[in-house]
Amino acid sequence: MTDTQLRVAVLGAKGRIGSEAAKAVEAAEDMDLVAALDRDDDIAELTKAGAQVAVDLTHPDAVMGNLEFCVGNGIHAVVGTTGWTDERFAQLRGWLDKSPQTGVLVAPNFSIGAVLTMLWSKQAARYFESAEVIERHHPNKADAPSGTATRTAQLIAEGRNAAGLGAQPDATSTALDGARGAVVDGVPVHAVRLRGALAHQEVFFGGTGETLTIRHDSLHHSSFMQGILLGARRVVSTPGLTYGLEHFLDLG
Ligand SMILES: NC(=O)C1=CN([C@@H]2O[C@H](COP(=O)(O)OP(=O)(O)OC[C@H]3O[C@@H](n4cnc5c(N)ncnc54)[C@H](O)[C@@H]3O)[C@@H](O)[C@H]2O)C=CC1
Ligand SMILES: O=C(O)C1=N[C@H](C(=O)O)C[C@H](O)C1
Repeated sequence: MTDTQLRVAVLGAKGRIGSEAAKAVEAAEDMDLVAALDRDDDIAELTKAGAQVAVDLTHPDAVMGNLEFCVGNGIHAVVGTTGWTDERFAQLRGWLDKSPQTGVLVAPNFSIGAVLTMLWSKQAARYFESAEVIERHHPNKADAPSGTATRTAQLIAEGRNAAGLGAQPDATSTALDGARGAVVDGVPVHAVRLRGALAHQEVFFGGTGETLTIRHDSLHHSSFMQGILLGARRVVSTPGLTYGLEHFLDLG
């Protein structure tokens, strides 16, 4: 251990992703895992341990309380936990305004393939009349649709709006509740929960005489680890809110 080591804590350290993240931080040569906390632990341990960065991989019900503590104590945060709304972002920005040196990265997905899927979906969206998202996850997931699918749909809507596209063609006049999915900014999003699945997404585009499918599969939790470590390294020198790992990637 040297003075230059980044002092990182993991919240949700007994969870599916948090437990892997704690191991990845421990294994990183430039980091020390100074706290690994879960539901029943006292978050004040973060300050006692001198954490510079907290990685939050907990639950939508827990993340805001954790962030209020972190930002209030000048601890940078890397957030993978889902459940983000405009109201939550406004609350977080308010806390950051009072602690302007603190950085928070909120990343809907830490895997490079998912980040590219989101960016390419925004690009493709402007050229196709129709766009729908289908995500597939393990059945223990708390939220639906996934944070990644929600963000993908928002980015598709941004692409469509920039291109002046209107509502999507859809003559459905009779449907069972839910048959056309949840609608996020005008984009239908369908969530499948399946034993054996991990984290998967397909984005379908349709235009005259052609379709385009962008598909991403996370086959193992390791797909998220490089992004989490990169986020921790970069967030300490990036004050304020960063939304999306793409801002920390050199994507040319
Ligand atoms: N952005 C990304 O790339 C990824 C995000 N996620 C998200 O991370 C979150 C966690 O996912 P999983 O690990 O699958 O869930 P999980 O249920 O396996 O783990 C969550 C852990 O957080 C703990 N926890 C709950 N409240 C807490 C609190 N107040 N303080 C500390 N720990 C607390 C739970 O006891 C549990 O051990 C979900 O929102 C999921 O969508 C998961 C994978 C990748
Ligand atoms: O809960 C998960 O597993 C995942 N959650 C994130 C999401 O909701 O998008 C990221 C990834 O899909 C895995």
